[in-house]
Amino acid sequence: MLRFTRKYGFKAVQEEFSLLSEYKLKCGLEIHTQLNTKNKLFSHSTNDPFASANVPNHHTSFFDVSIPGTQPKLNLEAILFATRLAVALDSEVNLSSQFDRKHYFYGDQPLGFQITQHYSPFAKGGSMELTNIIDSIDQDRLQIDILQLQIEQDTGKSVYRDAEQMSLIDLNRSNVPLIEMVTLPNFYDLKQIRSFIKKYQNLVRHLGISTGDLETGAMRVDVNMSVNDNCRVELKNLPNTSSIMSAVKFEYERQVDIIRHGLTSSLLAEPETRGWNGAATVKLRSKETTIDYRYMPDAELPLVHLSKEAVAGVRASLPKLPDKTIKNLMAEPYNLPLKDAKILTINASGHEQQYTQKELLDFYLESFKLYVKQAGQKSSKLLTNWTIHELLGNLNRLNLPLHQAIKVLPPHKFAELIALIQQEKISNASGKLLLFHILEQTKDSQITQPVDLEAIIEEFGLSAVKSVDHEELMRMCSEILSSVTDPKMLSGITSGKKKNSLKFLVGQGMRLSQGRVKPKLFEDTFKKLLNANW
Ligand SMILES: Nc1ncnc2c1ncn2[C@@H]1O[C@H](COP(=O)(O)OP(=O)(O)OP(=O)(O)O)[C@@H](O)[C@H]1O
Ligand SMILES: [Mg+2]
Ligand SMILES: [Mg+2]
Repeated sequence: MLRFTRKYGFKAVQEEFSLLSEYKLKCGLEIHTQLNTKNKLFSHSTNDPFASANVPNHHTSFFDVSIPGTQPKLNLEAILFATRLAVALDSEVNLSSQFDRKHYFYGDQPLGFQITQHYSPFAKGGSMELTNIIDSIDQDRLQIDILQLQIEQDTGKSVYRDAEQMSLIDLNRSNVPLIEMVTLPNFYDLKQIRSFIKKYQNLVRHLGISTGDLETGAMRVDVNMSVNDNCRVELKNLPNTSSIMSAVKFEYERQVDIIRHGLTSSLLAEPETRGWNGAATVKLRSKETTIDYRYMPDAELPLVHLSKEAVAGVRASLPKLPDKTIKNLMAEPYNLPLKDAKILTINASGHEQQYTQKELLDFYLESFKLYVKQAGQKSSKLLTNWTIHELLGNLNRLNLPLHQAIKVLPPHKFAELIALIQQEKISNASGKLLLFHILEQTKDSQITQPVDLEAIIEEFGLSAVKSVDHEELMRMCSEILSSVTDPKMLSGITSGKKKNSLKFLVGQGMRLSQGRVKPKLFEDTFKKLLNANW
């Protein structure tokens, strides 16, 4: 076995990987997602496995630590969250699902079994579609079918202290609700896997049922893979997207090598589970042969009965799904490019401090509506650019939450600000100053009233010099020209040999006018004054 692992070091896998047409890859995913319900799945403990990571066994009740005689009590919020996910994936919710015990012995599972759904899972079927346009897969579209969704409890965590030959157990995670989503083996290249994970992650965030983070373990992806329909190997313990991708590449090359050497009957004879050590996949155990889980219905939990009406109610309350929103934003009246539509729709993590995706999208849609009323639809690109670049840029720079900014700059004020820029009542540069000023003030004070834009524009003298206000413009230009000490520069501009020097003069003008005048106006005036006819 070492032969294979030695041969494919981490680097080689990263740099030289390609799928070979005569060795067909087939993959299916099992994704475990922790639900962010208030309480745990079968107890009233707070469901907060991350916040108190430094205080082991804090979020536990007698049931979570498996004191004999304690009994599970189902948390209905977990059922609601699971229903949201099932409906969003077009899965068929099982109107009477059942909990079963999966037996195995491990320190972080003191009950001796995990409560899961084996015989009659929560939902079956459903699908998620990947497309070239939205998800950047190589194919036009690919449907990933879903086998089932099951609800189960998470286990505790073992912490190994090798030096002291000790393993510690933290049961904060014990009994946190999980949904295991199992796909059919529909994937046949790496981009499809990566895109699916991203999309699924975005979906659970969008539905508000999980943080979806791989880094914290809130989402855990197991990859099942086979080559040319040989035995499947399951890859587990893959902490982030890059390990998932590296592990799949490594494992593909390992399996191809086994097939090439004619060793399938000894090395790919039975399903096995492998882990990832950062450089190679390593065998954890062979499947099925060693573990008999002795599944049996949990006698302490009744069947979960749901009415059709309850499921229909959840369906009706579902927010519009991200793909649909992206499509809407790319069509009339918004006409956004894909990149912008994604920024307003996709929950990439990292901006939780500033806004939720819904807050941002709602803000944009409302501002759009009000802006179009004032400035017309033709120039709506300006509003989009200001939302995505200026507004988000400032929120990020100031570490200011959108909901706080909205108090001072609600959609109608933001729309008004952008309309003022569009109508050239203030210059672009003044608009930037103004926006930054408003947001900065918001951060440091208790102001909760919408801003009075006209008053600030007046106070700071930001009104744009109008094109007709010739006199002031001429005065500024003459002042700048008279301060130029190099006459060659001016003659160079006149003759067109030193066109770039004109930019220098315009820059001086922008400084003198504190950005209130559009550069183009300066450009035209200087050219006129210098008799430059190019
Ligand atoms: N030939 C195959 N090649 C690759 N993947 C496969 C193949 N056959 C099945 N799979 C995938 O293997 C996974 C099986 O997951 P499932 O949860 O049903 O069973 P399991 O892995 O045996 O159970 P456990 O939940 O204990 O890991 C699915 O994602 C499925 O798509
Ligand atoms: Mg499974
Ligand atoms: Mg599995």
